[in-house]
Amino acid sequence: MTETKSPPQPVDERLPDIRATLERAAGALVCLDFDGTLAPIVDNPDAAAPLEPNRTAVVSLERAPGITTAVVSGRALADVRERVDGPSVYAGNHGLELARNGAVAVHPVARKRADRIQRVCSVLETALATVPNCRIENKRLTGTVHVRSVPPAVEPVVRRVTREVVDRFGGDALEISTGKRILEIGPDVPWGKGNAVELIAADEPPQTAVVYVGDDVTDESAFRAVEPNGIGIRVGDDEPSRASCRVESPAEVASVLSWLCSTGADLLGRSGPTVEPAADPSSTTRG
Ligand SMILES: O=P(O)(O)OC[C@H]1O[C@H](O[C@H]2O[C@H](CO)[C@@H](O)[C@H](O)[C@H]2O)[C@H](O)[C@@H](O)[C@@H]1O
Repeated sequence: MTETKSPPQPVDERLPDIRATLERAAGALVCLDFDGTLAPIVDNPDAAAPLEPNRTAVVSLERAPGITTAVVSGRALADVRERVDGPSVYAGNHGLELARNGAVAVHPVARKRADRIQRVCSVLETALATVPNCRIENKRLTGTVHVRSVPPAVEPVVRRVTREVVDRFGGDALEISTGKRILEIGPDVPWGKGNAVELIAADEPPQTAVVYVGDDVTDESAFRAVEPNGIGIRVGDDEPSRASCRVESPAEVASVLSWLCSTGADLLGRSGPTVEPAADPSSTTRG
């Protein structure tokens, strides 16, 4: 299927549409990616932390009447839960694990293939041990090879070795995808952040406006899930995206969250529920 993407517009230019969407909505679900969205990108993934204004905005948003918040991350669920407080819903491992309503659901195929991920991560840790600054992040259901700080001359070797190890121990069961200066190793299943966002949204009342904010390739499936009825906001430049809006940086994400918390919350439901006009049985259309 051909992907229809176009350059997202600065969020300020889309404010009239965003206001109209919220006015028509009974409530809002605000889904947030973590790295590159709430937290700036840093060399060491262990050191990533949300900007303070984002940290406080997430807590305030969850408390705002009519608004539910969710964090939808490529990190392991337990990891991202420790890094950001407040939301009532968390998705980890790009949606393969989902914590909501007091329970954690894990994609059944991902659960079955977790042993292979352990094996691949452990073999890669040994095979790439001598590569400076090459980190292997074992996230149980997926694994990440970080090349951000690897010397450029060695990076092709890291990519080749990763491919060979995944082919050998993963076969057709695992696949490699990309992200920001990472190789993501996961189960070869048609499941992503967009599927998780659809599940989370299904728990919300009808006519809830869904907002998704993210910065990376795996966020595109979530933008596709929310647009055009909801609001997709890409963090970064104006590279073509499924999101219709964009902000430049995690610092600008804080402004959007704070606007949603105040003005956005006030706008919810202003124009009342949308009712489809009943069909007029006396009218006929001739083609
Ligand atoms: O979906 P996300 O929450 O954005 O997670 C995507 C990946 O984010 C992390 O890696 C990225 O951020 C690191 C820290 O800033 C950076 O060093 C790395 O280059 C980025 O790709 C995380 O470590 C991965 O597990 C996530 O899959």
